[in-house]
Amino acid sequence: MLSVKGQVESGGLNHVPSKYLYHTNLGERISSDAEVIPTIDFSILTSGTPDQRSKVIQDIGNACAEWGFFMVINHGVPNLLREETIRLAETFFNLSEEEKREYTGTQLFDPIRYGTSFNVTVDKIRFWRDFLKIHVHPSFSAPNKPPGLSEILQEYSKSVREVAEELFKGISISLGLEENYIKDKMDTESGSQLLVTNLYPPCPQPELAMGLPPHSDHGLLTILMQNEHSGLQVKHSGKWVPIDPLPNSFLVNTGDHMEILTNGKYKSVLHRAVVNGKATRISVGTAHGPPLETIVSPAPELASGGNNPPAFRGIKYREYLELQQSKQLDGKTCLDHLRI
Ligand SMILES: O=C(O)CCC(=O)C(=O)O
Ligand SMILES: [Fe+2]
Repeated sequence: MLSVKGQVESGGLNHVPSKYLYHTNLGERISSDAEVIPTIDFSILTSGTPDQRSKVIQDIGNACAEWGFFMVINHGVPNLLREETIRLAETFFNLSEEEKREYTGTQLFDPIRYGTSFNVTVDKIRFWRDFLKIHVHPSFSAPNKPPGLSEILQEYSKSVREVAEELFKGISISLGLEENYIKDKMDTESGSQLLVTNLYPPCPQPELAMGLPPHSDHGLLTILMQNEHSGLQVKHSGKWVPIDPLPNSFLVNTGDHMEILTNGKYKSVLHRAVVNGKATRISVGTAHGPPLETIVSPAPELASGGNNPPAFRGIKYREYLELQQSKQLDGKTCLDHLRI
C-alpha cells in the first residue's frame, strides 16, 4: 500500500494514475449561488442572556434540519492548540513510509489506523487521500511518534469534546427535549470519539481524482477543522456547495446516528472532499458517538403516533460502523439499510 503522499513525492507524477481516475464530472451541479452555511456563535450558547440563548438554539435547530452542517465561531478552543494539532498531524505524515507502516491497522476497531484511500480492501477506485484514524475516547490512543503528537491530540480531543457536549445540550433543547437528553440517553460522557486526520496531497489533475467521495458521517456529531486550504463540499438542495470556513472556526455536521435518534428530523448530509493542484490540504475531524455497544433507535419522544412512526430500526453503534466500513463509499448513505 503506497500512500498518495509517497507517490507524489517520488517525483515525475504528471498525471493521475489510472486506479485513481474518478469518473464524475466534478463541475456538475456545483452551486453557483453564494450559498453559505449557517454560523453559530458558541459563546452565546454558553454565556448569552436567556433570550440570546434561545435564539441561538433555534438557529442550531434550523441549521441541523435544513443543512445538517453549520460553522461554529467563538468556540473557546485556543487557536494555538488547533494550529499545533494540524502541524503535528502533518509531521506524522512526514515520517518515512516505513515508520508510518508500523501503524497500518488491519481491523476497523484497531485503536490506531494509518492508511490511504477509504478502505483499500473494498475501494474499486482509489481516493486521493491518506489518513490517520485514532480512538481517543473513552480510552485514548495515539502514535508515539513524532514527539509531542500524542500529547497535543489528547488535549485537542478533550477540548473538542467539551464543545460537543455543549452542542448536544443546545440540540436537545432545539428538539423540545430536556437539556441533558442526548448526554444521558447516548451516554456521551463515556461515548466513543474517533479522531481522523486527512491529508490530501497536491494532485497533478485535480479534476480527475477525488479526495473523499460523497458520504455521510456515522456518529452523532462531527467537528472538523482544516488548514488554510478548502476542499469540502456539502450537498444542499441537490447541489454541491463549496465550503470556505471562517478562520479559526469549526465545521460541525450531524451524523447518521443523529438522524436515527431524531427520527429523521435532523439530517446526516452527504459531503465530499475535492483535491487541488497546488497545496497539501489537511483536515482533522472528530466523530462523537455513543459507546460502541449502545443500540441507537429513534427517540420515542420524536417517533410516536400514527403520523410519525419510527423511520429506522435500532442498531448497535459498533455494528453500524462495521456496516459502513464494509461498503464502498458510493454516494448513498449507509442509513438506507436501516430505513423501515
Ligand atoms: O476533509 C474534509 O473536509 C472532509 C473529511 C470528511 O468528511 C471525513 O473525514 O469524514
Ligand atoms: Fe465526512
